[in-house]
Parts: sequence; C-alpha cells; structure tokens
Amino acid sequence: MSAALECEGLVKRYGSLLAVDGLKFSVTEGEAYGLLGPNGSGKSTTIGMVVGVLIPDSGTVRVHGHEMARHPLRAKRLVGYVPQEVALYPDLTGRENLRYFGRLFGLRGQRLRRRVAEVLDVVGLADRADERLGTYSGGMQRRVNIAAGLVHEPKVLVLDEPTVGVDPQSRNAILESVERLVAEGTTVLYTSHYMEEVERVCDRVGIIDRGRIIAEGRPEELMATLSPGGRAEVEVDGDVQAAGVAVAALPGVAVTVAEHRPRLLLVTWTEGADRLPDVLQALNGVAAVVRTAAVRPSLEEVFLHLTGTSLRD
Ligand SMILES: Nc1ncnc2c1ncn2[C@@H]1O[C@H](COP(=O)(O)OP(=O)(O)OP(=O)(O)O)[C@@H](O)[C@H]1O
Repeated sequence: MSAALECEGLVKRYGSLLAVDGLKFSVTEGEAYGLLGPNGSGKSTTIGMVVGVLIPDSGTVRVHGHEMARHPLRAKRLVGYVPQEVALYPDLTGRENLRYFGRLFGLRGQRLRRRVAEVLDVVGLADRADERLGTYSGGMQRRVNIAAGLVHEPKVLVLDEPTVGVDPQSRNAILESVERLVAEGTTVLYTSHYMEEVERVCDRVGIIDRGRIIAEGRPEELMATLSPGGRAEVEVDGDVQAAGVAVAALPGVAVTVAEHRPRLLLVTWTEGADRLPDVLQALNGVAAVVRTAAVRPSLEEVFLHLTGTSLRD
C-alpha cells in the first residue's frame, strides 16, 4: 500500500514559540491515523500545514505524492478538511450548505445532487436536510461540517477534534460516520485528546507532545510496550479476605478489594503476559470464582507514563 499522506521534518514557529518541532509521520492509503495529544501540543498547527492553510517554516507535506508547497491545487483537491469551528451558513438548509461547498469544488448538476445526497446519508442527516441549519443542534451542525469536507470525494479526510463540545448522542453519530468512511476505504487523519475515540476509530496512533511525536503504533501495541504486566478483575463467592491473602501470596502479584464491590478482587502483576491462570489456581479450594475479566490499560495511562502529564491538562 502506498502512502496517502507523508509529513517530514515539519516545523512551525509562532514568534519565539516552537509549536511544531520536526514532526514526521505517514499514513497509508485506507488507514485511519490518530494524532493524540493534550491542548496546545501542536495538533491544530500540524493539521493546518497538512491541509495547506498554514505554511510550514520547514519540512514537507505530500498527499498521494503531490507536494503541498509545489502543487497546492493538486494536493488540496485530494484532501477534505473538517475544521474545529463550524463554518456554515445558518440561514441556508443543510442541503443548500452542502450544495454551496460542492459548487466551490466545481461540482454541478446531476453529480452535485447525487454527491450531496450521498454525504447526507454518510452523516445520517438525510431526513433533516431541508431544514434551516440554524435550527440544528450543535452536534448536527458538526455532522454537516463533516459532510462539507466530504462532498468533493477527497481521498484523505482530515478531522480536527470533531467531537469537542457535542452531546454524547451526536458524538456517537460522528464516530459511527467516521468508522463507516474508514470501512469504505477513506484515508483518515483524526486528532483528538480523547483516548476512547482514537482507540475506537484509528488503526494507528501518534502521541504528540510539544510539537513532536513521542510514541507511535497500533493502540494495543502502544499499551503492551508501555505497560508490561497486566490487570484483571476476579469476582469471587465465599471468603473474600482469604481469597485476597491467597492471591497476594503469589510472587509479583498485588491484589486489592474493589471499593463498593466487596466480592471483586482487583489483581495486578508487573511481569509476564498473563498471570490469571496462577491466580485461579491459588483460589482453588479457597473461594469460588464467579467471573474474571482482563483489564486493558488505557491510552490515558500510556500518555501519563510517557509524559508525566494527563491528557486533559
Ligand atoms: N496563531 C497563533 N499565534 C500564536 N501562537 C499560536 C497560534 N496558534 C497556536 N499557537 C500556540 O501554538 C501551540 C500549539 O497550538 P495548537 O493549536 O496547534 O495545539 P493543539 O494541540 O491543537 O491544541 P488545542 O487542542 O487546544 O487546539 C500552543 O502553545 C498555542 O498556544
């Protein structure tokens, strides 16, 4: 698979502030890549350079081989940009807004009509398309914003924190739309400071901090390399204290009883892929095991481990 998007040595300064500091990443065709980082880490600045609205101080952006600085029209034609701010006309209907954006990209007549109907379907707004945009909820307006980024059939869709400030229902609708696009083969660059979103939507994640990518990989790879060991919940029936003592006697295993859930043991180990079989053996004859569940470390913990700061700083 060839690279849909390649960024190399990207640098952007605002006065004396180094907002993006030699950033490098590439996204394969059909892949969903997440840029995950706290506020101010340089995500929007990076996105601005990727879509060609900000000029890098140095470095290159290539979209399907077209260099943004040398062939901006060719490169931009391939990119759909969904900015954080809703950039639509409140007095026009959803459909009229999308027709307007389609015309800006040169679509006309039958093709424009078909394409507008398609993108309304993608974001699940076909039934509200002929109402004024000003009457839509914030989340629905965000969905029209996404549709506007899609109307010219870009090969690469770039979304800058598309769910910030929307209600949970709209958030889910947005994530579902993105998941559907990815499943249909659209290449996606997605920024967020929400762990669960990039875990859900992205094939690969770059963790960005102070304008640099400090770790990169599939979400599960990142978690495995950065937090050796594991955790599990074990629900028991019987003498919980005795069960806790039996598990705690295992070398390299720690155990606590969950707050407000007196039958639930929270078991942690620092080495080895899976110590759950040892735990179950230790409980044999001590207490009946009702349920076990492996607990995956979150990307939030990974970020904390890497940078010492929480994602929502
Ligand atoms: N136009 C600008 N002029 C001066 N400084 C800026 C400008 N835009 C961004 N910055 C600064 O550059 C740094 C990176 O900002 P950027 O918006 O790229 O980060 P971000 O990760 O997208 O954060 P957020 O989630 O808050 O948008 C921040 O310190 C920010 O204050």
